[in-house]
Amino acid sequence: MDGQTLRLPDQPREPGRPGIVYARPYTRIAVLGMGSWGTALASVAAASGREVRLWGRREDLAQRMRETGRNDDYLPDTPLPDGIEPTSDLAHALDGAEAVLIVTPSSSLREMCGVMRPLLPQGIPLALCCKGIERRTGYLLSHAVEEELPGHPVGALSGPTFARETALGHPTAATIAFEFRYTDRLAPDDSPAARLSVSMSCPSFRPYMSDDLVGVEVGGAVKNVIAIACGMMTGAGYAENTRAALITRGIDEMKVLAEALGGKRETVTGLSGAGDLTLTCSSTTSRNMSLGVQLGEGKSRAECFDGRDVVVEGEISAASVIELARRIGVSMPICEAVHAILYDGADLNQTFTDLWARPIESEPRALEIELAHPSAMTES
Ligand SMILES: NC(=O)C1=CN([C@@H]2O[C@H](COP(=O)(O)OP(=O)(O)OC[C@H]3O[C@@H](n4cnc5c(N)ncnc54)[C@H](OP(=O)(O)O)[C@@H]3O)[C@@H](O)[C@H]2O)C=CC1
Ligand SMILES: O=C(CO)COP(=O)(O)O
Repeated sequence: MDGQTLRLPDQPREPGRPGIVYARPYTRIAVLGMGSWGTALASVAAASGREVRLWGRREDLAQRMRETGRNDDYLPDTPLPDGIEPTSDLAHALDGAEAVLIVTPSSSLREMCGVMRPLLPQGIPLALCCKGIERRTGYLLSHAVEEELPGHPVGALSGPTFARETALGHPTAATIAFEFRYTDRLAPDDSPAARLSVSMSCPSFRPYMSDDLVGVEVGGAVKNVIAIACGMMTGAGYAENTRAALITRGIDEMKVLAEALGGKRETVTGLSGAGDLTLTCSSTTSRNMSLGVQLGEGKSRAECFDGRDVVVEGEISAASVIELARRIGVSMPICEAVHAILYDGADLNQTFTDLWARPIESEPRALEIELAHPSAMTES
């Protein structure tokens, strides 16, 4: 058992006290995506004792990684631990894998599913490590994968986890979520959430289990949009009060969307929601925050990141979240503001002025009344 233990609530040793049961770690894990987060997660899995095959689409990078023991393109200052085999051969990466981490950008998810389909061993769990909501359908990413790859338990690994810090071994925690339907016919210690949690558990990486996949996915998608908002306001010269307000009201937007989709409000207060939001909205290490800062400073999208094509999931999520929220009748004013600036060419300062001048609401959103903002009264 590798001495790894899990506390699971449904095997009480004494009333009110959770029992400790053992979960079997997976022997071999495939990590798909040789970018910064895929490489960091492969390092965690290897440090946790797994045999890891790390797949990327470029053989030249895979070969350099095998030769140098580093991913020079994405994480040049973090040596790979033993136990990782970089490969560009997807069939080889998936051969013998007991679990798969999908760490390519959300926009390429269906394409990835298509190439994986003929190669996947039956029924093995798939954990999504990308963050977003699908643009065309408004689906949670797990729903898109379930549609493409039926018969596989689909979950997510998400939390406040900058790739470089994780790979450098800074203490990091994340949530691993699979829906209860994947666990209710199994002994608790055989559930994918339990097995993946022990499989990814090492001194610097601490997973927490969840059965609220919806709540976890909503948190991961929405936090990137709120981070763009925080960046925009920071870049435009607003101060810390404003950022704290956006973070807190951003949590509220996550809560209502999660609940409307069948998730739990309390999940949003956890690592994958408030935790990731706090991290992403606090530092320009975040690409989403950084994009917002640059736009707030007046740069065009093309000038941001010096014209490099950088993965900024919140840019797509700003559209997909708002399309979904409008369709199901959920109000998400901060996400609406980001959407208006990114997609409708709205003026940034005016949009944020308008955000602050909306009718006055209650906190939390329990009361069904709004007060007209004084600025609206003087206008009329
Ligand atoms: N970086 C981080 O700190 C964290 C990132 N994430 C999430 O992880 C996901 C991946 O981001 P991240 O690793 O940071 O991004 P990176 O830009 O670091 O890497 C992206 C990787 O995806 C590959 N890729 C891009 N398009 C395709 C495609 N169509 N088919 C196959 N592979 C493709 C790239 O390959 P190539 O090099 O050949 O272009 C590259 O290996 C995102 O959803 C992000 O939100 C989550 C938590 C932390
Ligand atoms: O999701 C992340 C940290 O948890 C990474 O954030 P960015 O994609 O904004 O860099």
